[in-house]
Amino acid sequence: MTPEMQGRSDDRLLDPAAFEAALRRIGAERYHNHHRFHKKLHGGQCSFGQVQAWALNRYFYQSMIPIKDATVLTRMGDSALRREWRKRIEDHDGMEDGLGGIERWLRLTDSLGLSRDDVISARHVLPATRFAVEAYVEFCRSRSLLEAIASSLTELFSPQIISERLSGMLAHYPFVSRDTLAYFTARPEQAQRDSDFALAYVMREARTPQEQHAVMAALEFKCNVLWLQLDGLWTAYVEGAAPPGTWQPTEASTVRAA
Ligand SMILES: O=C(O)c1cc(C(=O)O)c2c(n1)C(=O)C(=O)c1cc(C(=O)O)[nH]c1-2
Repeated sequence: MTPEMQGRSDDRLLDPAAFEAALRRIGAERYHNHHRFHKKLHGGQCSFGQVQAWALNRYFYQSMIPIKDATVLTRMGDSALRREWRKRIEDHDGMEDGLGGIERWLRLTDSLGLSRDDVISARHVLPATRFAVEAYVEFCRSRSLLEAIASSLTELFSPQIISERLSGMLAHYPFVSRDTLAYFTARPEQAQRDSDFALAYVMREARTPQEQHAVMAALEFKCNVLWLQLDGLWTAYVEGAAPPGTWQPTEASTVRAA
């Protein structure tokens, strides 16, 4: 039993509507659409270098998602569950070379003048990005399957932010296009399918107040994973305190002339 399951053991079981409302409230209050870095990014106030920094760091998150999902898969004893979950890995890795979400993200970083070697090696990623993403993978490895699935529930809230991001970035930045942001065109439908599945799973499987609280705590944890990555970007590239060894922005003119 995890600390979350023990700590709130005197509470009552929520009925399905109240449980779902509690989960949606967590997203409404804590999802990363509220972060000031996203407001700046979507509102067109980021410099070219700040957009590069966001894309390079976010690649690390993207690249670890299939590893996280493969970790979750190893914990599923049921083949119907695995069949559903493995679609997540297929979406990111693609069914053949050159397809899939990771490749689409690399087309974005290519278009921003970042070298694939710099991006894929992750050697210039911020410590905040690395620690947050690794904590997410570790959470899914070490906590219960219920908590691991619950931690993906942030995707319930992603279709909205993705459409805001797509329209905001297209309206404000001449250096992106529908083509270079193609990752986001495919994503809302996949996120909807995945979060519908995860929500149905936790509604069915959280049968005690302790389990319901563990689900809520997993969603809060994941909101923190996303939030921390944006805190890191803000400190490094808005306040200008990028830690030694991390990526340094290039001038747009240098990149686009190259
Ligand atoms: O653009 C976004 O704001 C956003 C958010 C999230 C999320 O809420 O976790 C994911 C994604 N994108 C995404 O592209 C993605 O593949 C993804 C996988 C997962 C997950 O937890 O398994 N979250 C997200």
